[in-house]
Amino acid sequence: MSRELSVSGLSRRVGDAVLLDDAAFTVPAGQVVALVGPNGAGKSSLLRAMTGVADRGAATGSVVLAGVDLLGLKRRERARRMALVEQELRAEFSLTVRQVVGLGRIPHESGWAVASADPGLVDAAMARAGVADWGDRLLSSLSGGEQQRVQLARALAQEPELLLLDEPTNHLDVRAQMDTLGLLREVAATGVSVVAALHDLNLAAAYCDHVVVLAGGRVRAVGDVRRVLTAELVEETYGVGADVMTHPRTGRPLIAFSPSGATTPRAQGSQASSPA
Ligand SMILES: Nc1ncnc2c1ncn2[C@@H]1O[C@H](COP(=O)(O)OP(=O)(O)OP(=O)(O)O)[C@@H](O)[C@H]1O
Repeated sequence: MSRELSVSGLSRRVGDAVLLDDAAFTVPAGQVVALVGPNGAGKSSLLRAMTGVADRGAATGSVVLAGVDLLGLKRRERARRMALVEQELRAEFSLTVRQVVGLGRIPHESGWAVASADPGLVDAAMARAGVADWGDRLLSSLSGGEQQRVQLARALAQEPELLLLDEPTNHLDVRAQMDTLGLLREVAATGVSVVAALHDLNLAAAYCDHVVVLAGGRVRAVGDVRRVLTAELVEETYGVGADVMTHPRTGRPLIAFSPSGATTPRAQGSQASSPA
């Protein structure tokens, strides 16, 4: 069976506006894949379209993971297999952290018996996301970054095969960003496919092996971060100058930004190949 995540034919339109235009890409399954692109590029639209519930109408396109089209499954079965951690925190402020994490078990429980959610799985998810000490606190009493970690714990409790995250690091300090990406790599190492929208290209380069670049609602490049994240791609996609060097310890791309047109001559070891 193919160990790939293959997305095809995903579009999203609102009125005459095309938010996402026939998005398609194939990446290895069981990895952390970075989804990058400027504000308004369509990253959130793509993640929501991948869940199949982005629009009022029926799901279009396909999201094939290890040979199974997840969009072809019944909604409940699909919910068991994929989780989406969105940017906006939901209105669950009156629940405790443990209750919020327990919500991740809903697709696996009969009816809405959240109270019966397997406490072992909930505790394990809380421990992995580093929120175990906050179980009895109200979600509303936590900071934005802390709430983000709770949402990640909830997604882990769901035990998905495909984990989608919309800017999971945007409220986090640098240590917490690294912890989160490190955790996502650990999750992927257990066979889960992870797709995370990220704004920080250096974070993407450091922790992700593959990257999908979106701009103007279209997929512009896909592939290994070492091949795709070039100075030319950064300049074309974001309109800023960039020098892409090789990190001396990791061998991964290391990007230094500069105002457009101010790119210096390529540093030794920089990458100059074109994106796919
Ligand atoms: N309901 C809507 N109606 C019209 N346009 C919309 C709607 N939702 C989103 N858009 C537009 O679609 C485009 C893509 O939005 P989307 O949120 O997917 O981008 P994004 O890449 O996630 O952006 P960001 O990095 O700012 O979060 C944007 O130009 C946005 O203004």
